[in-house]
Amino acid sequence: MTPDRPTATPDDVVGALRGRLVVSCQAREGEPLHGPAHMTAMALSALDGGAAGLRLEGPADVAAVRAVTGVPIIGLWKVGAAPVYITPTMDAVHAVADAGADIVAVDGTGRPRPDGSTFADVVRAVHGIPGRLVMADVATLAQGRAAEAAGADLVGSTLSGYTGPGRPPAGPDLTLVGELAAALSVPVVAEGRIATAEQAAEALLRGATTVVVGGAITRPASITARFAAALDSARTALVAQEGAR
Ligand SMILES: CC(=O)N[C@H](C=O)[C@@H](O)[C@H](O)[C@H](O)COP(=O)(O)O
Repeated sequence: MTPDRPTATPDDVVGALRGRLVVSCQAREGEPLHGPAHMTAMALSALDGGAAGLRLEGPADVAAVRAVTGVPIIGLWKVGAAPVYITPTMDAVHAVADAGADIVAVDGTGRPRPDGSTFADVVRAVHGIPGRLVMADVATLAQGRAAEAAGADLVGSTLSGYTGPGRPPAGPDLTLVGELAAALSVPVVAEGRIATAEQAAEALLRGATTVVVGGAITRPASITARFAAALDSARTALVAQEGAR
């Protein structure tokens, strides 16, 4: 915990995020921006732009950013190659909490966790630390209901499109966001493939308590790729026009 925010309660944390933007700053190993120094710079840039909270991956990044800001942090740790990879073990849960995350995000799909722990075990452990909350990353409405019943403090649409065969669809699942918001009592987090400011605003209008945007803000390589692909298409169109003359 940073000294400037020693008494943040769960209500403070959710209150600070209500109606506001959370920016997810994540870079995988091997990417140029991987590592706590780059992710801290990215997080501070997001805060300069008006983000109210941050979503960070790995205890090292959580601890580095915790040291420089008191805003709410959603922490997770992607570990292993099993289907459940978002904070998949109790060790990972404790590491993320110990690093200073206010909200520990974990897979909330109900699929088997690699260490045999249950979602209820996670809730018990996190609630044992004063002021800490659990966010369930789910893919469906049924999973959201089950996570709430098992004690999740927040439920996010994070994993929609990522648990079945094939590639995820292009856009965000705002239908699921609306369904979760209508059915659950706990705050709903809209997350996953939100690519425009308009989609972020729409998520709020559909009942999300807060909106997490990642790659559209913090992944320069994929942002660049979209522009480069658009120019590739334009070049192809120009060549076709010239060929038709
Ligand atoms: C599915 C999964 O593992 N999602 C991860 C969860 O932390 C991150 O890779 C995403 O970047 C994050 O959810 C934000 O989403 P987007 O980058 O689409 O705005």
